[in-house]
Amino acid sequence: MAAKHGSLSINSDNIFPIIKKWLYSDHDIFMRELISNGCDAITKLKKLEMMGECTLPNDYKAKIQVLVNPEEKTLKFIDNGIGMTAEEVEEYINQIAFSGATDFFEKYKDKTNEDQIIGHFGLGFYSAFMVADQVHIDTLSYKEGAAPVHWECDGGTEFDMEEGTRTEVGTEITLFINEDCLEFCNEYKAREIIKKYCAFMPTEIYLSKENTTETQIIKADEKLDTDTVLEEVAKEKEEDEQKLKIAKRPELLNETNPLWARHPNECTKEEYLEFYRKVFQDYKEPLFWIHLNMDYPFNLKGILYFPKINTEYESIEGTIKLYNNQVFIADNIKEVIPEFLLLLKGVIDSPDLPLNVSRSALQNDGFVKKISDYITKKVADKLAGMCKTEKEEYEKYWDDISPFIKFGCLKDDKFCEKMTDYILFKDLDGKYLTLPECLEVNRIDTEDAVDENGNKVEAEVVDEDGSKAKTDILDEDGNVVDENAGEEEKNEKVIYYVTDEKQQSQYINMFKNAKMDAVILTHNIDQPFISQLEAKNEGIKFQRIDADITDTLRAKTSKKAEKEMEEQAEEIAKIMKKVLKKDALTVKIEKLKNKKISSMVTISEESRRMQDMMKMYSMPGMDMGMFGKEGETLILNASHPLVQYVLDNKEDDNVKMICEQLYDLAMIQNAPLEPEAMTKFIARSNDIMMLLTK
Ligand SMILES: Nc1ncnc2c1ncn2[C@@H]1O[C@H](COP(=O)(O)OP(=O)(O)OP(=O)(O)O)[C@@H](O)[C@H]1O
Repeated sequence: MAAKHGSLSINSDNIFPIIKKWLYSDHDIFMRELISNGCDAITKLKKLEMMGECTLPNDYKAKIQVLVNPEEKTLKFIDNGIGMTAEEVEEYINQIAFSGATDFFEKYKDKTNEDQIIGHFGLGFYSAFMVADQVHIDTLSYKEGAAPVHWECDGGTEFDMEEGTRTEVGTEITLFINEDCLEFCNEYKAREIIKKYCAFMPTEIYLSKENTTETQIIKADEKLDTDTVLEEVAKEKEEDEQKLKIAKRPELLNETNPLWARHPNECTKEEYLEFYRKVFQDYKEPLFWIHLNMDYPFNLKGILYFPKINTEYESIEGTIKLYNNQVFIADNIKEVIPEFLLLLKGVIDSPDLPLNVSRSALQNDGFVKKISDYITKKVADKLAGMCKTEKEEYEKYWDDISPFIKFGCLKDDKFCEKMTDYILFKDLDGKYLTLPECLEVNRIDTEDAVDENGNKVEAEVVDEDGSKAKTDILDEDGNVVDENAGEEEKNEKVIYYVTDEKQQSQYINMFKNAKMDAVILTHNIDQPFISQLEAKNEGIKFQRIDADITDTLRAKTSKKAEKEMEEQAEEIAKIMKKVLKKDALTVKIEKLKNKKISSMVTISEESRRMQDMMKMYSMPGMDMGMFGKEGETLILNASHPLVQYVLDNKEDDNVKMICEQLYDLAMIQNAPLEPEAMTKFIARSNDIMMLLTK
């Protein structure tokens, strides 16, 4: 076969149904397309005037009118833009996928740029056929001597064109709505769609019902030139204001200069709040907002609001509306808005977005990722800036914004890196600390420790014979080994935390008495968040306040006493296991500074986290008992007389009761008792009180 070069041809009979049926996902998009065509036509006319290519009448007021006519089943879109000559209709309308925008820029490329023009694919007009059986165009070009054009097409691939009757420069598109889509002729439906897509388009859009007899009453001095006065309203009293009955005014549906398009310095707090209420229908005030405004390396403007989240359980799904040249594209487009920012509410407008032809989705390319990274960076910068310069405000918002920030840190490494120093932790006194401050906080001087009565605790360590305890140990070469050195180093990096202030109050009291601090982490997101912090910051460890007995809570003992305690622990463990019938129970004896505590439990951090995780992923109906209570240790306070009593009177009749009560008391400080245990505990407590009466 001979080599051949040629151009592909498209059969319009086949391609047209594709455009009508499948190009646009939602039928209502035709309104956006036709209104944005009108908008473009007006923008072009204004640009031409600025270039001195045409003059507009002094009273020229750009507008797009949408007229619904349910009786005649029509919908009209009228603009006073650039209009089209017969040649232009031939070129841009009769040829599918030919956009006038490209030609316009080609022609005036030295004098103007592409900004503000919405269309560029040359397909939007045909979306009208998704809802209309027939479409008419009546247009008159701004060009001197241009003749009006009438064009019509019934949705097939043939059209008719002839000289029209339009006398004003601009274009009128009439849609004869098909029987399945009559809802679009309804005024309310039309309003809803226009408000959805066109609420911020740069040209005024008016909606009215064609041939309506509806009227409205206005004050005489509020009459506009465009009003049609039907009659003067008769006054009831001489002093009454003069009023007029006029034909119902078309309703302005959009805001042409949205807040995000203005410079942040020009916007007031009230305007930001008003905008938020209007756009998101949320009457709870947002906490604060970020106004994004950038021209380079891409054009992007927007406002992101941090909503107030009332409860942990409230859905905190936000809405970020994406616009392209003030034309609504879609909500929450994941490619542009980082997932964690979808908790916010806001608007983003970027004329540089790489839209697909239906203008309802994005072409996913590297550029989109850059936009997304930029937004993340701006949010982190704003938060860091607030933390540095408006710390008080930042602290005030912290509880509300912290789940969002922590979620962001979990989802986005760069955000996490930028935010790590600006994460706050609330301590036991309600003070907010940064991570480095938390790490500092527990390096306390034990001299300052107090006992449960607030008295300073003895720093001098004596053994039970009253002699000063010798705590030095020697290594094999006879040198004194500082046995706490390694541990102190480790302790410096432990951050203690509380997950339930009420339930863990006993431990909190012990901490407070020992002048130790802990941070409060009650949100669900805190567990994964601290695990991530630990993974990213080697040497930092988070430990729940009930996970272990720290050295600071222990009274100092001599080596000899320690040895003795070990023996006692063995003994008492035997008694406890027997009485409680719990063979696997781990029992420890500790000499606690707080002499009023007889018993308590600790649950090792690792085991607890593991159990929490298993619970989280457990299937409904799964028996959690199978995970057991691993990591749980019963701590008995050697300084408490009850513990001593058990040791000294193993055979006593009351020992069983004391042991059971000690165990329950320990458990109850950590978590609510199981129903059966609770019943026994109450009965036993009553029995114990009865003993007092004897
Ligand atoms: N109301 C109008 N006034 C003047 N010219 C118009 C009007 N509507 C359409 N046109 C011309 O017809 C061309 C094709 O319109 P169409 O809506 O199909 O595509 P587009 O707006 O260029 O691109 P897109 O598919 O991205 O919307 C436009 O570029 C414009 O030149």
